[in-house]
Amino acid sequence: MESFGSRLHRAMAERGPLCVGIDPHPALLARWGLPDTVTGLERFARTVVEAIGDRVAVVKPQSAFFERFGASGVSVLESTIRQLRDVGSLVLLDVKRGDIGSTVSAYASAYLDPSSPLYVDAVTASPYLGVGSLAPMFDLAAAHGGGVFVLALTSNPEGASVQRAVGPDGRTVAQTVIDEISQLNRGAEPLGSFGLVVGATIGETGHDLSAVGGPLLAPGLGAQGATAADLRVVFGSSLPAVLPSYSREVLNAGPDVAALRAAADRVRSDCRAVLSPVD
Ligand SMILES: O=c1ccn([C@@H]2O[C@H](COP(=O)(O)O)[C@@H](O)[C@H]2O)c(=O)[nH]1
Repeated sequence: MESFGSRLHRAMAERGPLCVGIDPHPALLARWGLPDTVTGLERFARTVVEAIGDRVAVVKPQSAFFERFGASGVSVLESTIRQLRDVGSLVLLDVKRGDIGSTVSAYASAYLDPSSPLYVDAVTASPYLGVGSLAPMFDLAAAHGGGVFVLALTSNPEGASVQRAVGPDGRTVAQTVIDEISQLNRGAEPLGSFGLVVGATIGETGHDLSAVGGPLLAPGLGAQGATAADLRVVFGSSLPAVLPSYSREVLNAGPDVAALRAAADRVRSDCRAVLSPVD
């Protein structure tokens, strides 16, 4: 079975280095002329799939915007995941789950077991109960060719007070997360299946990302103020592993399908110019 890291590496080579988020904010539904209801949610998600599902390497539905409609919103999430998989994009579900290990096992079954209705290629996870508590997710992902992206240095300004706190061994919390994920990816080629989330907004990180060996998801581009050029400052020599992620910057172009495609093409080409300038 092909690993997630290998599938992601191929998808980025074939479709370019881009992840687009599906974040149906109430304001976006209104901007698209849709009601703030499950019907509006369903039309929004279906339009994004139609516009970019067959041309973007990774699509990242933000679970919160589906969950806010309860069971029927989660049902739309399930069908959106199916549609995305049908058109060949990798699905990264942004759920930022984390808990004690025995509960993490249930989250792993929900998202990383191929028999689950919410089965996706990869999920985001929170390490603040200890990276080791996420082991059931890492194990199930490895068993079924899935991936896990763990929060390290997030794009929001509030994250630094926790993530840059220094532990008794002199390392920051973030560096501890980075080092543990690097261990999990050791020896994986061409790319490990365990990634990190590092915001494009944070400037020079002051952290060592050189041994990660897995993908680096970079949110914060566009609506949160970071530009493709900032990727160079944040990631330096780790640029080849970066997966830039945009949500509102692309979604603001909707609901016109051609305009959504053009917005995705534009941000991908901005990122390409930074990530692989000689192509
Ligand atoms: O550090 C993080 C981790 C996750 N996110 C998520 O990414 C998108 C960003 O949306 P934009 O519209 O492009 O700002 C959103 O779903 C966040 O929950 C993040 O922003 N930063």
